[in-house]
Amino acid sequence: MGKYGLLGAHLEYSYSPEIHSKFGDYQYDLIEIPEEKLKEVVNSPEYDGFNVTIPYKRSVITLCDEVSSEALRIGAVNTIVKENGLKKGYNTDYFGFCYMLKRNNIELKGKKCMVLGNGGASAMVQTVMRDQGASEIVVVSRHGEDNYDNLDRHFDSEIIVNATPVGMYPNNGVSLVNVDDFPNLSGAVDLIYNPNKTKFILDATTRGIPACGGLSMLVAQAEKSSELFQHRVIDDEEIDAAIYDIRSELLNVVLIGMPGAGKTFLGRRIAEREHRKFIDLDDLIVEREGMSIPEIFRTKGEDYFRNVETEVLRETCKMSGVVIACGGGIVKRKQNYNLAKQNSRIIWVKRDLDKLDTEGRPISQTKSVEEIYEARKDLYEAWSDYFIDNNQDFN
Ligand SMILES: Nc1ncnc2c1ncn2[C@@H]1O[C@H](COP(=O)(O)OP(=O)(O)OP(=O)(O)O)[C@@H](O)[C@H]1O
Ligand SMILES: O=C(O)C1=C[C@@H](O)[C@@H](O)[C@H](O)C1
Ligand SMILES: [Mg+2]
Repeated sequence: MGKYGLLGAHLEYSYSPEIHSKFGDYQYDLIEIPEEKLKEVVNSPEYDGFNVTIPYKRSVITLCDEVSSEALRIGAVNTIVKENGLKKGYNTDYFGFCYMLKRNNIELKGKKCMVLGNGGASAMVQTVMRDQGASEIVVVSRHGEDNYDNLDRHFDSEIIVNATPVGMYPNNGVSLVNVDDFPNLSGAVDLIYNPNKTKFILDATTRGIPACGGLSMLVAQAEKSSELFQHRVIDDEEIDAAIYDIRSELLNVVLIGMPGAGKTFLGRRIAEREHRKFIDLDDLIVEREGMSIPEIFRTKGEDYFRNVETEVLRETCKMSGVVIACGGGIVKRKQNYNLAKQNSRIIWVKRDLDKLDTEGRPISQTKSVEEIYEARKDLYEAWSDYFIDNNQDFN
């Protein structure tokens, strides 16, 4: 069994206990401690090993009896295993990053690679870039020789890795680079896993460039640590299953579809069944504006309503693991797509047009449901990852 834990200064947002529970039946604690306590805890016989995170990855090196070659080259340890009285240090972020590249078919060999940021995560990324034979490595940082004011010197970069927190929750929706400036870009990688897709990753995806966010790296580094803890080999299928499970737990479920199709109705049921929080965008709008939806349409017009809807969507979709029922017209604004997509699986609720409830729905009062459906069906199709047939009547 064994007893393990994560050492760090602020751990309230760590997913590590949950991820490790997928790989083995051992205790995994969050050990939030100040620097002065580090040595005492690392040496305590209570624990058989650790993960280490910010800000201790560098300082624990001196507490290890042996340090692996990748951890030495990076200058950081994120895993410690106690064996025969010796503390052995490794850097499994290195393996997690390699796994993420492989899983997304992103090759660095012979490529001009750019890494954004020059902190600890950047050091790991640079080591992998060197080891995998990048032809050139450019490190961009705010105060470095290569910085955000002279990015044009490297518009020929083929791979970009974001190793900064820019774009991370709660500051979603910003990116340090404009992917359109990089005509040779063949891979975009973000170490950020919340949101699941940062603006950088969404922009690259829109351009058809292979792109991936950091969740697979987070899970794969945990898997490699778990192998070291348990002395067992975990195969790729098990890692992929864990990535899928963790992603499913973290992603929101966003319901779209025709007015009156049952988004609110089904959303509540899904949330109840999966023990998730349920949020109805229309309810939030009513609360924010202090009047009903038909009243907003009547007194302020549709444009005003759509602006409020986009703002409410922007805030709501930053959340993780919740069920969100949208209004039927959410697909009318193109910009809403990336807001919804950054952290969600989008589900189209389908119900036969003759069964749709039109009461209290301003758009359905002015146009026939057939007309509305014709105008929107391609959008519902394009936005959604899945659909649910909601033609079975529940009481
Ligand atoms: N499968 C179902 N069985 C029985 N009643 C249903 C079913 N689906 C929806 N309804 C009923 O149809 C009505 C419309 O559903 P709901 O309010 O969930 O639609 P909506 O998609 O959220 O609409 P809007 O776009 O206006 O937000 C509600 O009265 C709901 O109870
Ligand atoms: O936030 C977390 O739980 C972690 C983040 C990374 O530093 C990892 O290296 C560490 O193992 C766990
Ligand atoms: Mg609704």
